[in-house]
Amino acid sequence: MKTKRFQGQWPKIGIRPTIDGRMGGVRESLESQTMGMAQSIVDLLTSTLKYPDGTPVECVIADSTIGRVAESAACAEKFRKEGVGVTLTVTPCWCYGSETMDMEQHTVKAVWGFNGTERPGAVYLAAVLAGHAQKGLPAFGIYGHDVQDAGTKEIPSDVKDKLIRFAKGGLAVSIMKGKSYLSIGAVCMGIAGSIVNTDFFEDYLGMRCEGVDEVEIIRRMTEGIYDKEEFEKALAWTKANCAENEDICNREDLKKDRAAKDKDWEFVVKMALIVRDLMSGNPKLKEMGFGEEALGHNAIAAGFQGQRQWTDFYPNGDFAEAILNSSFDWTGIRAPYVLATENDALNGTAMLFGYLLTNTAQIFADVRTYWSPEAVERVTGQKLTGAASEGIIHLINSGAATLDGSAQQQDANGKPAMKPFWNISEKEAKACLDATKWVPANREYFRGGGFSSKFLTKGEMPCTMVRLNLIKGLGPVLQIAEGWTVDLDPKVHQILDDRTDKGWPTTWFVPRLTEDPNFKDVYSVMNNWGANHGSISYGHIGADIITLASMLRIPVCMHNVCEDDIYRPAAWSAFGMDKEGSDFRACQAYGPLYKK
Ligand SMILES: C[C@H](O)[C@@H](O)[C@@H](O)C(=O)CO
Ligand SMILES: [Mn+2]
Repeated sequence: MKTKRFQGQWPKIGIRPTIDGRMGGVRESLESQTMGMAQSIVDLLTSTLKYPDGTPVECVIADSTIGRVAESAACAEKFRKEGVGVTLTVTPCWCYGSETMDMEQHTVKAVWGFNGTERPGAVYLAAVLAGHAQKGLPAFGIYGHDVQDAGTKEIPSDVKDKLIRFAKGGLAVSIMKGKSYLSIGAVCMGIAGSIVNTDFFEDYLGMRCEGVDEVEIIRRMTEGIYDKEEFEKALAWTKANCAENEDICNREDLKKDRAAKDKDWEFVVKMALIVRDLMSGNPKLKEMGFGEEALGHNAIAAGFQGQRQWTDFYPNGDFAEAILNSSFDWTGIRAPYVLATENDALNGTAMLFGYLLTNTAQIFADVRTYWSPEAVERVTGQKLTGAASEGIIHLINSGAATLDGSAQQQDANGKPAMKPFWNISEKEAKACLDATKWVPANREYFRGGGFSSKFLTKGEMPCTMVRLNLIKGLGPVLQIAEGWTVDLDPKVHQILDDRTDKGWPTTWFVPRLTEDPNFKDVYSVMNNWGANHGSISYGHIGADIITLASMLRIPVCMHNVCEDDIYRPAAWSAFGMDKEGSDFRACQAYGPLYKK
């Protein structure tokens, strides 16, 4: 089903070419260089960045250069009409700070002051950033390292990096704004992350929280409120592509027979359709006479409670969660959905951040076990080697993780990867499905049955584990651990995997260690993780997450990103000399982006 998932258009990036307002020589001499810089930014961003549906990002340039306040106002008007969420002010010269700056409260802002010496673009940059700081409208500064010649069209690589990092974060902020987090069910087994905090979503993310009782799924099944033709297609596809594993978890008396398992398959496939329709709506339902259900909840992320009431009685949500979180299903290769297990909305938020920054599927996992080298040797008789030699973290949850997490896709060098859907080949999607087996659920946990996905993530895949926590008296904080998946000796893997929930997908993770006490060893990362879950994104995206967090005024309490890559609004440096302390102080001073 290739239907539009959200209301409205994608937010655009607005380019504001500012200029020295003195007509009669100065302004005229700068017009074409200034507009040229604006155009070069458009060329860079539209050729580099894509929206979640794979279309190139759209930029709009102000109708004229902006020299005086009337032109600022005209630009603001145009941007409002065009749906601009992110603004980039650009200039090679001196301009009048408070007259030309972007004064909209909720746009995400940056200023690139050209590093040339013929005209003082950098002086304007400093002046206008001072204005932004003084007025409480934080802006990112971009000042290239090396002096360029006036008239050059080229954007130096350090400036490119900042433009792209800024634009990615700004687009993520703008895309989530106005969308919903949908809870299907409520609090799961007392997990704090599933006590959904509407103030957080509204004030920090500009999102709204929707909730439906899980019984809505049963109503839609019972009353036939799903696309029957699609269901038949989905079931046939599932039978052909999702191989069932023998029942390895259940005692004899709990094993379901063939007929019961077949019924479970029908049930879980139907669930997947209905959960998706709840999130995004489905025009087919309108044709069937179900106008209300056809609308969906405009949900850019959702969570399914599952345990316990649902799973004690019905087949579990693992299939629906795993398949929706993946980049492919019976409709073909398509954008993944963001669906948190156990309705852990805070992990769902971390998934949403990772997804919007990368357009790739996110692994949802319990941060389950730290295995020290000593403990591994004790239970397996073997030493951990290579990248795993200093210990490993076992990431595993009931089989709800994206199947992309099997790491069967490849980057340009043939290394394991998870990619945006438009770069995934049929062969790669099939390889992910083939690497996954569906194990009849452990009925001591899931009395109602169902199927859990089981795969082993390939090693040597760079990834970033992220978690959002809410701290009373402080607010939201983020944790970020960049690292890699690792391969273990198959015998060692088998012994460790068999000791735990062997019917679930396993990712062996090793963080990059640093001087920081949180990252001095693998144990410390596990020991300092703030909750039971983490969201794992492909690639080393910690710096992008840090930039996004600063835009949302969410401080980062733990990360292993190199200091040179940290990019936050210019005013952050006014809050002290240590980057992490000043992040807390700045976020505190500005408060949430959408505070009421
Ligand atoms: C089946 C169990 O209840 C698991 O789902 C549980 O350990 C968790 O995943 C907790 O986050
Ligand atoms: Mn869990």
